[in-house]
Amino acid sequence: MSLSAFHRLGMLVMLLLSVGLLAWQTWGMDRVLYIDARSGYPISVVSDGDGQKDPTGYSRASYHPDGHRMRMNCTLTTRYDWPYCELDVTLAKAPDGIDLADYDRVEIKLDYQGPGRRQVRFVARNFDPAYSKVETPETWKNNLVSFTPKAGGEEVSIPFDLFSVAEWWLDDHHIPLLQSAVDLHRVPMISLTTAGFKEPGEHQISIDYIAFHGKWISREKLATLLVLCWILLSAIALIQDQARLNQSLSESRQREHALRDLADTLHLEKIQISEQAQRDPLTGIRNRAGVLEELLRASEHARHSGKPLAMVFVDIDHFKEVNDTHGHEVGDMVLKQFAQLLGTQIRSGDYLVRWGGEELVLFFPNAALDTATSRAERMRQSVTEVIWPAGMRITASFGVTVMGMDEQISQFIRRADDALYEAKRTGRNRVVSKAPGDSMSVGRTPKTTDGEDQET
Ligand SMILES: Nc1nc2c(ncn2[C@@H]2O[C@H](COP(=O)(O)OP(=O)(O)OP(=O)(O)O)[C@@H](O)[C@H]2O)c(=O)[nH]1
Repeated sequence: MSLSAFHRLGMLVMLLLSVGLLAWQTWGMDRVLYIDARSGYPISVVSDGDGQKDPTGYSRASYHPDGHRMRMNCTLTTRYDWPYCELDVTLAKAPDGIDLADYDRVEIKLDYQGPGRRQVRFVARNFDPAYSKVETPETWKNNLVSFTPKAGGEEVSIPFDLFSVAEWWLDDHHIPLLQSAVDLHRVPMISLTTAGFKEPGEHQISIDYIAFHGKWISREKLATLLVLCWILLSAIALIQDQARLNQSLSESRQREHALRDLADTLHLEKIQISEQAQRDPLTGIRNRAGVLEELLRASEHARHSGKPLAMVFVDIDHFKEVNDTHGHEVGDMVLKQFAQLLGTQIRSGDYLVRWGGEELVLFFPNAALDTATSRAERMRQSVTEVIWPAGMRITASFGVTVMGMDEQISQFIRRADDALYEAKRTGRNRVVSKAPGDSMSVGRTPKTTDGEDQET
């Protein structure tokens, strides 16, 4: 399953879960704490006469369970300033109590028989270690609500919002303002009391049940939980998206690297191929194609600057004999060594080119005819001084010229070639130079088959 499909499924599940939980919270999820005489909670009664040294004349309360009913009989007198009878239900031992804050209302079904207004007060006593003592229930906060039960014992539903804390209790116990709010988190005991009016006589309160109603999860908690889940889901989706983005970024970077590498390699190969195309594989010096552009540039420069450009045609004498006598391989070695020898004698800016066969050409930019001639002469001399492969002695002929003003490059080349031809014709192993305007030879004289020179 792809990641985005996984996200979509997660979102869908979360959406259904959110709607379902909200609907369930609204119409269900009910939680009830039901209390009656059979619930097993300890029940007791107390009145203003309890604790008096002589209870004569004070109010008296007695408890009479009747099936599931909790019945309190109360003889109320006016001896005590605030006469009361009270029925207490112990929910849990202090200091723990039970948490009623998760409920939102209390439902009480009771029947009140007696004189006067028959008002009752429901009290939820909350333990707070800040000001409560375990053994003194009076120090437990009096969260209370007073109401007049409906005639005929109908149930009364009281939202917790209507609860308040008795002013007299806050005063008596010096509770600071910040701790004075209703608090139902730890309730060890709830009470129903006749307090609040002073109608003497026989009173009877029969309680069918006291039921706390709430939701297993409050709307606020559920909303917070759902928001957190959505945040978590979104964060996971974002993180996974980012990871996927990073991965595709690094993949495209790798691809880009690979392509760049390939492009570099191809570029290198292109350079090598074009280099190879411009170089003579045997001697390693440039071939005609490799020097053409530079030669055109050099001739243009010479034409515009008026500086000389010299050319020297060089040809090994009787090279055919070398091949014939010592073999083609030795001939190759001689050619190679010959190119190296001339190469050591050129300067930067000069060109040495294998023009074809055993014929080499030199270009000397900025060299006048006499300079080029004397350099050619030194080269010719050096050829004769070297011991060549197989202990041979060889010579070479040189034809030198310079480019004339407004001269075609082809004329220039032809004159150098002509000078070489003349060097061959006039005995070989020599340098012949021709200035622009010198007469040209009629043509190359064919060699004799035995390689003898022919003078014309
Ligand atoms: N070994 C070898 N021989 C080559 C190469 N290129 C040309 N040659 C040989 O060079 C020889 C040139 O001979 P020719 O043009 O008759 O001239 P030559 O024998 O040098 O005599 P001259 O130039 O008249 O002094 C031929 O035998 C070609 O085969 C090469 O790359 N290697």
